[in-house]
Amino acid sequence: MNSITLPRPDDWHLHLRDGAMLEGVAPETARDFARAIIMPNLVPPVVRGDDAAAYRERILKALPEGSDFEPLMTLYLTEKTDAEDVAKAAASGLVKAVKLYPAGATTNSDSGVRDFDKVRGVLEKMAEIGLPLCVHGEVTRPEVDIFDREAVFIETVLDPIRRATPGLRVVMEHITTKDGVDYVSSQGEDMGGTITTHHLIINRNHILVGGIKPHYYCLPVAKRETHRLALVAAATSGNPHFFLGTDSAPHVDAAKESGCGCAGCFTATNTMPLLAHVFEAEGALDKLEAFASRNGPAFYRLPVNEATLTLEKTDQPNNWPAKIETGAGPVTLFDPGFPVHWHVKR
Ligand SMILES: NC(=O)N[C@@H](CC(=O)O)C(=O)O
Ligand SMILES: [Zn+2]
Ligand SMILES: [Zn+2]
Repeated sequence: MNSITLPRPDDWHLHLRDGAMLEGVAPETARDFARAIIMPNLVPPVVRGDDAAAYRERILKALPEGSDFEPLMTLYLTEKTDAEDVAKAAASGLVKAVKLYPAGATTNSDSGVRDFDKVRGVLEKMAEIGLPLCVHGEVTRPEVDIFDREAVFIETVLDPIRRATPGLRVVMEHITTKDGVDYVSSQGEDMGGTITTHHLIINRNHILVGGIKPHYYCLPVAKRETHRLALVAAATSGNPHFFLGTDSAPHVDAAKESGCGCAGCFTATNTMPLLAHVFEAEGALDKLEAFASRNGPAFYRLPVNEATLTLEKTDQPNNWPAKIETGAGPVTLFDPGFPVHWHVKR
């Protein structure tokens, strides 16, 4: 098969940032995707409904003329989040999920949750109204090895939260382990899992062997190959629990290529051809539609996009730019390390 047409895909986990970076990266996502769940980890974070409404306006302004890209807004859960404010923002249609960051887990997560008892009221309200909770699934206790943080989170935080809050709809985001795949797929339809583009392609050797590669460093950090294979199997299975969340997370090169480099891979520009490559290699091109276009809307109870996107395979590989230039500075594009012959038809 040299061509495949899908309902226009959505990205269920995306960082667009703000200001000059937002202006630089928003068009990269809007080119291929119809909608995206927009992460709220700005500085300061998007906490209240009013913050989300203002951020949404800034995103719309950053889009190319005529774009119909739709940002789906989220709120950053803090220990002070007001359940009524969340309910109001959800009822108006503005907010589609609330995001839980364990304090200190990742980029700009200092306002995240330390004491889960303090957010119980908000979680109960969310269960009542059916508003999904998106979780960055890593514990942050210093004694837990960074490669074990996801598995420990499932056992000590995620599963207890779900048991304590029946009916809460949860997305475990950017899963990176077989433990994550097994947990999500063993649960009912109130549990979803997003998988990124880069975790389908790299394992931890790519980050560390032959010299440290800052542009492959993200959180949760890529794990060993057995885990990557479990993610590929889950993504290409068609299983409705799993859908695309690129976690495209731009940082300027100066912030990544540093003595203390930021976490995040930038994949907004080349995700769809990369996915076509990965799915074709598994003999599962026919499952790309479920992963990128259908399972996410089904979980979020939104319609599948009516517009379509066509991918074509040609002899000529892509020659993506190494970097995109933004007003904030250059941002290096994720490099899969192999030629990719799939292209989005324009
Ligand atoms: N994924 C990352 O490595 N980084 C994200 C934060 C996140 O999603 O955890 C970012 O905001 O830079
Ligand atoms: Zn995260
Ligand atoms: Zn993220």
